[in-house]
Amino acid sequence: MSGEAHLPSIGVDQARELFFAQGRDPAPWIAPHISRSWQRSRPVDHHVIDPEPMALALLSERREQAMRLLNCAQPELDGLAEHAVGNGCVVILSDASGLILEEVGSADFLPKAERIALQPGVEWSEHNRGTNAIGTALAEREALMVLGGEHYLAQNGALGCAAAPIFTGRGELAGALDISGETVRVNTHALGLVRMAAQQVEHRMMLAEAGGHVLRFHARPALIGTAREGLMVIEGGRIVAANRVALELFSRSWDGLLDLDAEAFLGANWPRMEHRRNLLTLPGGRQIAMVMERSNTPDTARTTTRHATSPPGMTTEADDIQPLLHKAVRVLNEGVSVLVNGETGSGKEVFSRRLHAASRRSAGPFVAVDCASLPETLIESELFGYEEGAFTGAKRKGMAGRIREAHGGVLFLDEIAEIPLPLQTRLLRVLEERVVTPLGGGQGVAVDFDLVCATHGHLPALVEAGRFRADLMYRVAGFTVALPPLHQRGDRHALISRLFLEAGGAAKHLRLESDALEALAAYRWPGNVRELRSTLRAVVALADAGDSVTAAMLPAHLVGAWTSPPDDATPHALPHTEPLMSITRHAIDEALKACDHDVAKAARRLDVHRSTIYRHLARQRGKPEAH
Ligand SMILES: Nc1ncnc2c1ncn2[C@@H]1O[C@H](COP(=O)(O)OP(=O)(O)OP(=O)(O)O)[C@@H](O)[C@H]1O
Repeated sequence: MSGEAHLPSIGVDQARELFFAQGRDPAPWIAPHISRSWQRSRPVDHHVIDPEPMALALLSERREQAMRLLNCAQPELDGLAEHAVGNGCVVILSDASGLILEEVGSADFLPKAERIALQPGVEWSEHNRGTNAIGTALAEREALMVLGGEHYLAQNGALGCAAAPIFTGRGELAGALDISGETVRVNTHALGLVRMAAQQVEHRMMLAEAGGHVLRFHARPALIGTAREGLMVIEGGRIVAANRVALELFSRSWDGLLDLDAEAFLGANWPRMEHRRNLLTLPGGRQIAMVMERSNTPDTARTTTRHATSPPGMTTEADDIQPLLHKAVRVLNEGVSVLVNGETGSGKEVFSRRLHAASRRSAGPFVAVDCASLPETLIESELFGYEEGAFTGAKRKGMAGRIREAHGGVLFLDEIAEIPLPLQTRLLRVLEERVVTPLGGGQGVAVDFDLVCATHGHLPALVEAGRFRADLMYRVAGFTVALPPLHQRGDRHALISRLFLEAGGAAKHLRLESDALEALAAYRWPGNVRELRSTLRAVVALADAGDSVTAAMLPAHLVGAWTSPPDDATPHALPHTEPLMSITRHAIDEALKACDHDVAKAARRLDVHRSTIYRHLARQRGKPEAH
């Protein structure tokens, strides 16, 4: 009966006595999953004292490794925190080894030693602590409760815990979510909550990692796009991931489904199912609704961007950005459009992705359109789609358009100021009426999405200059988030330290010395986080494994900034700005030449956003730049 409530009774005390004192098999008296776990826990010394959390540096490394899980679980941790606080419980996220990565709520109900044992940095595997909800849920691969005396260690006898394992789309354990409190406070309701939350996290992780095609299906079409839908990912013609709902519907295990040929499984027509509702035939002949989409998660987003969360006492970027994110989620969830404003490279897209992940639309798609990188002539068809044969060069079948792809999710319009005026009128109409009519006529299609836009410019100034419609500005800027430039962020020391580890510092066992950290924190960073990341990558590449990175190992211009008098930011930035501008222009021209004027290639070569190159070209053509 793993996964079921087992009410503690005097039977548990008797079972403990028989098991520990007489070495008897406890199976007749306690739930099967507890009995199995006690047997597995025999090697654990049951007089073990409570452990201290591991060192923060080590914990940070383990959290880096579990970045995707932390990122995808954050909305659930936030949601469950309310339950935890109201019920005197804590909510815990562990990695696949049972190591606590995050704890929210208060463990005041416990004596000090156990309070410490429930903190991030302590491993609750069965191997370490015997039977406990986190370790046992991971070992049994099932959601379950462990109450009071069912815990292997006597000192955990006051605890009630409910935990659910979190799986990747390939059936590997990613971690566990747990609610712990006094035994009387943890019941089947808590078990239901962690089970549902784990399903949400799995769903988000699968979508975040998916490349190729994503198949979404459910017997009730209304549930497609929610965390209860079945998901399958197809890459290179093979099924590479599936969630547990999919396994149940197809009555298959991961082993029986993964790496199967998609054509053999779905029929030869599967590539043509894209963006249409189809019927999927289950084993046994039942047909259910299905939608197939091309994954819109770019490779970079699949490998980077962590939602910052901090071990107790450690400052991270969450301190500066988190409050902005909280506010933005609240307004977006009310259907108000959010405009993210900030200097180039300050993290507007990263912020918008986090906003989507934390919003009511998290189970739906995040569709990003970079208005600066599309030639003007293509923006219209890209956004609104077109009918079959709408114009010369159009794909024969027509295209739904990015706005329709965002149905049920978030549409992210990056560099919104770059949308040409005539299209601004059309976009405004779609935002007002929530109906898209494709180019070339045809039926209007109703769409439902939340809107997030970004710009590095100042929209009111553009409105005044007649380059942006005032009514569209009011529509897209229902709520404006101003992201601070990197040099003004109060949490930049923690951010730099984290990005240093992510840039390969952790893998090469490098240490960032405090003079280097101070120099990096003092620099003006005109290219913000993007520039910081590429600088750190270069610094890490030049260091030997195990090195201590000092200020002397940083590029000279950074150290110059630090040793100059620590005046106000703007004045000391000025000497760098002018020469840097001409160096930048020259570098872009050279990169374009070397890449045969392929903008995407040149952007990759310079590690800048394509919009930087388009802006540079616009400047060369004499087109005024947005400010
Ligand atoms: N919080 C963060 N953690 C890690 N990397 C980040 C963070 N914020 C930004 N970055 C990185 O910095 C770069 C720029 O981020 P992003 O594209 O979100 O900035 P932007 O403001 O949208 O830039 P642009 O104005 O050029 O469109 C990316 O490589 C991104 O991964």
